Parts: sequence; structure tokens; C-alpha cells
Amino acid sequence: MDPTFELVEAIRATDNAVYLLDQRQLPDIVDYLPCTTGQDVIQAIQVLAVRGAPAIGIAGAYGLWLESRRLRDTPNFHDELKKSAEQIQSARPTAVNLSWAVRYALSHVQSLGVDDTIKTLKQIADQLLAEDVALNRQIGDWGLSLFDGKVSLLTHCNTGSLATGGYGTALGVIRSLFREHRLREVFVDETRPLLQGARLTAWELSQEKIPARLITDSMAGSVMAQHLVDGVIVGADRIALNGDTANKIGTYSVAVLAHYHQIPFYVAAPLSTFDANALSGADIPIEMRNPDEIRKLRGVNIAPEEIETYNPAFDITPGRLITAFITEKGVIRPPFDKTIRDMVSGNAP
Ligand SMILES: CSC[C@H]1O[C@H](OP(=O)(O)O)[C@H](O)[C@@H]1O
Repeated sequence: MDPTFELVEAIRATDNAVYLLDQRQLPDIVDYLPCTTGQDVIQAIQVLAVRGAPAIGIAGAYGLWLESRRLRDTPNFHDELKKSAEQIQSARPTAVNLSWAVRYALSHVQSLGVDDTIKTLKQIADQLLAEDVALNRQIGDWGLSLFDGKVSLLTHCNTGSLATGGYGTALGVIRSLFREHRLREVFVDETRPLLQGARLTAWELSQEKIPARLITDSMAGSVMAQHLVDGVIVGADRIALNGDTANKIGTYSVAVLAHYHQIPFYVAAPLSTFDANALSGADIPIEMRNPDEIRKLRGVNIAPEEIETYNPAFDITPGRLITAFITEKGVIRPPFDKTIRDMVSGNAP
């Protein structure tokens, strides 16, 4: 990637507002939503104007700052702020980054006065945003060690600058491989029903002239059967201590196909995506979303209005189907029951 290339910014903040790139309108329109309250941010997270586990965590932290400004003159300021934090954390249930970031921010202001709270929450949100790019570049560089020579990869959903503070997780590894001239091409799953692959990943890769081919989700198996990919790399929304991983719906199918075709399957994610309270995938809440996301495409019916649907936003890939996790602190390989605990607790060698 051209080092002078400007990464797309999903989140921008000024002294009194947060601007979220409205990802519902991509790739056609680049437009930022102004947010001045926590409720504005909650709404943007729920409609996926801002999306992607790390990005919604950062947006949530900014939302808490906006709430502290709104509540400035409210009696019981900290009690009200705690209620706002709980509302922001519950905007979407699966990505642990959201609850982690909001809890992290709140924990730093409990004993502060109102003005110091407002100032500190803004500093923390700015810090999470600024640090995320460096953190993703570390993930990207650790990912380089997993591949020999020039490789073709398949990815699912969007894990790029739009899903993070910049650079991306799985897409960050792809960017690092491209920068090192070690990427042949990327097969991009369109990722039904909301098409994060077609609309967002294809857009990011096209902007940077990274070689890619867009495929329908149903083509992933055929692409593997034809030996067109050397590996699969995806992101994550929440990872349990045994390696079971919640990620965009369809990830499990890709993992099963990769396993069948003996193709390595990697998950790229920051340590903040690992949930020490989740022993297995059974402990991860899966968000169920609006049926019209399946029945309609940009407002146009593609199915009978009365047809029932099943629309989980995520599925669980068992740890046994995952070759390794790529984090900012290194690569985590099986046995995940031990190695994830070691990495999360800082005891990894
Ligand atoms: C960098 S992780 C992004 C992660 O979040 C996506 O979900 P959504 O678009 O619904 O926020 C998807 O699971 C990606 O892997």
C-alpha cells in the first residue's frame, strides 16, 4: 500500500461532536453523520451506520463523552452517566469491544469531578482511536509471519479501516501483505444480507488498488475446491477462552469449507476482542436482526413480505476449526484453552 495513502476514517471527532462515516450509504455516497449525544451514537451503532467490533467500541467511548457533556448540570451526574454507559453498551450485544471500551472509559472517571470527567472521557476516546491504527498495524505485521511467498486469500465481511480506528484487522494483514508485495489477490465474500464485503471491503481494496475479486457467499467452496486460495482470514466480534469465535454470519460455513479443503483459517483480532468471561461459544450472545434485512435489498422486495426469516447477525466458529489467532501481541495457536488464557493474562512466553 502506498505509505502516503490516507486510510479512510470511519470516525472523526471535534471539540463538541463526533462524525461517523455513514457506512449504510457506501460505496455510493461518502457522508458523515454528526453525533452530539450518546443517543445519536447508539442509533448509529444499531442501524450499522458505524459497525465493526473495534469501531463500535471507539464510537461507544465517544458516545459516553457526549453523554457526560449532556449531563454536565444534572444532579447525580455519575449515577446518570453510569445509566448512559449501560445504554450504550447494550446498543449491540455480540461485539465485546463495545462493552469493553465503555467500561474502560467509565472506570477512569468514577472519582473525578464533572469537568475533569468530560475532559478525561474525550482524551480516552481520542486515545482509543489513535492507538487502534498502530495496534492494527501490529496485527498486520504478525500476520506476515504466517504466509510464505505470494498468497491468495479469502475474507468474509469487512474488517478494514471502516471496522476499526484505521488499517483494519484481517484487512490489516491483507494490507501488510500487499505492502510487502506478497499478496496475489483477495477473494471477497459479498457477505449477505448487509453486503459488508461487496459494499465495504471491495470499496476499501479498490481505493487502494489491492487486487481482489468479489464473489457471492455461495462461491467460497468452489473457489477453495479449485485451489484458488491459500488461506482464509477473517475478523471477530467476541472470542471465548476455548477459541470459539463469534463473527459475521457465514463465517462458520467458510471455516467448515476451509477445514474440508485443508486450507488454514485465521482470525485477526485485538486482545480486547477476547472475552475472559466467555468459556465457550455458548456464552456469547448472538444479535438477531430485522427480517427485512433479508427480505429486502435497499428497500426493494426480493422475497414475499409475509415470509418468516431467521436473521442472526453472527455465528459461532468452534475453536477446533481455527488455525490461529493473530493479535497485536503475537499469534495464538492451539491448544487455545491454555494459549488464549496465557496471552490474555500476559503470561504468554
Ligand atoms: C474488525 S472486526 C469487524 C467484524 O464486525 C463485523 O460485524 P458488523 O459488520 O455486523 O459490525 C463482522 O463480524 C466483522 O468481522
